[in-house]
Amino acid sequence: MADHVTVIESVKLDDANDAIILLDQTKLPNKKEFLQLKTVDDVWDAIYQLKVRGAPAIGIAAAYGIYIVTKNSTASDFEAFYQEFKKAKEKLASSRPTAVNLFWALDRMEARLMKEKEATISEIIRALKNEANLIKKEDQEVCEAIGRHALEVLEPGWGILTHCNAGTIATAKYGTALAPIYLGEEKGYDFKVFADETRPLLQGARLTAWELNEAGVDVTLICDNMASIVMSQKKIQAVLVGCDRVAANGDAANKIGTSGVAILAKHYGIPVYVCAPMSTIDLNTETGNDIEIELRPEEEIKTKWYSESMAPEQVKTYNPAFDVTDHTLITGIITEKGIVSPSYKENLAKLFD
Ligand SMILES: CSC[C@H]1O[C@H](OP(=O)(O)O)[C@H](O)[C@@H]1O
Repeated sequence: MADHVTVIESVKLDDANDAIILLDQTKLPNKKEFLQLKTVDDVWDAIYQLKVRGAPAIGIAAAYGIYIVTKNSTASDFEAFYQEFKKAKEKLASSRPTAVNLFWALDRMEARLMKEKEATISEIIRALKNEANLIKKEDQEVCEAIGRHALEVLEPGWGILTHCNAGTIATAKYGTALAPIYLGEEKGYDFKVFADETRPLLQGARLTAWELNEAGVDVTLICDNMASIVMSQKKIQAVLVGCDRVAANGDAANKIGTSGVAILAKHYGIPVYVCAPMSTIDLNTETGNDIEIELRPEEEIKTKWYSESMAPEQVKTYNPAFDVTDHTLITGIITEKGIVSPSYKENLAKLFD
């Protein structure tokens, strides 16, 4: 697949040093800095501060995190090891509430642990490492599959609007919403991508515009309030976004502002595709109303990303990190198993048959 993209591994295991090596996404696009994380607090902080971000990348970081913090356990029996494991899992699970991949990956690690209940502690630790590596490897394959399926509904030369960053560094490989862009590059689709800057943390400006530009993709950075005009001027033929949690009825939680983009797209008759790994579909959450929306610190709105304050210190702010796009606004949910219409709730459940 896409040889046009330099895939930077945003999360990798440094087993020899009992550490995770993490691309610090808060430093992009100006600096490509890597962090070495060794403790559960280090990993928690990296997830909370969005040094690692993007649902799949968060899950991979949590999986490796729980491995590195338990690999040197001196527990003499399973129960003692399990207590250490559970403590680390609870800590990591408290970092961010919306992206289901965090909990999905941690639950997968626990399921593997329980499968190895009768093994020796060293065998259990080896199994946890293998499970974390498998989670990462599977996500690489998922990105490629989503890219292929997405191209089934996109035409060469189309204008594609995307919001936030669902690219290489948010996943283990090509991204989700950006996977078809990279695959399309390789196949000469010549997409024209319009990237919303995505306030307040500017993942679109700092990350999407950066990675697509690096890959030689035709990308135009726009302010969030310009989505309507580019749609009205017929520059956009499809909207492609990632997601952090898709409820059983197809409602999708994604970066704040996505639902507004979907409402605009509906007005202009433009299809909206949510690119969703199966690991981001949560059948245990009935509807979007049941998805916990993370509220983040006010300084992210006022000052965090600017050298000067962007608003009077005393002004109140409200900083929900995500919003929910109603399934009625979504044309299709593109998964590694194919594209489903969210109009029938059973469609998503059938993917898991
Ligand atoms: C491939 S998942 C990308 C998804 O995650 C982002 O949220 P955050 O930057 O807060 O981790 C955003 O919602 C993206 O669509």
